[in-house]
Amino acid sequence: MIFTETKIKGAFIIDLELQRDIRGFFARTFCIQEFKAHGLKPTITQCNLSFNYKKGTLRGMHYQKPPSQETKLVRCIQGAIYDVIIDLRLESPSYLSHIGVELTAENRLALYIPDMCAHGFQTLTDETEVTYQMGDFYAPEYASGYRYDDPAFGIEWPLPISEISEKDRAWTLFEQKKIETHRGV
Ligand SMILES: Cc1cn([C@H]2C[C@H](O)[C@@H](COP(=O)(O)OP(=O)(O)O[C@H]3O[C@@H](C)C(=O)[C@@H](O)[C@H]3O)O2)c(=O)[nH]c1=O
Repeated sequence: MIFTETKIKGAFIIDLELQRDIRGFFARTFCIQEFKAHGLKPTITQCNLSFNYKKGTLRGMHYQKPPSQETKLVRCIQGAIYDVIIDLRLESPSYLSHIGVELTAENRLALYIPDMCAHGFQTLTDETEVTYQMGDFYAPEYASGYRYDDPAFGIEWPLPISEISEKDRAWTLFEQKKIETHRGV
């Protein structure tokens, strides 16, 4: 695997190293040793699959508060997504900045997301399938989120929103949460 750190500290784009032959190719998609060698947490507690009917569907921006340690390794296995993370770690040099990465079935890239980063994606094709490995269990009591269009982050999504859950439309704005919690998370 080829690990490239993004401008969000500790978030990596992971490319495959294809071993090609006449049958096709073989590629490693996860390896505890390689993850550790690059400083990534290798824990996997849960693996999820997300299927989306329509192009333009948006899910996010989600994170789990401590003590949850929810790293994610996201990969699109059918269609294409625009995958976005926001750094919510107060002590991080990239605090409150975000990145967007196109993950497609064709480019086979994965995005490793450190814990305390909000995550979301928009589908760029119909019938998009996304798989992700989680570093901690789903814990609704620690689950939280921000709105995809929160002006505090200014994320530019590639398409108009075609589908979004009621929950994701209704997250509290960052500025409001900051007043309520003194740190915005
Ligand atoms: C995330 C999750 C949801 N659920 C349930 C809750 C609900 O009934 C149903 C759908 O949940 P949601 O609407 O939260 O699903 P969704 O909006 O797809 O949530 C996901 O979004 C992306 C962007 C992420 O980063 C993920 O970590 C996760 O938060 O599945 C679980 O049982 N286990 C899980 O791990």
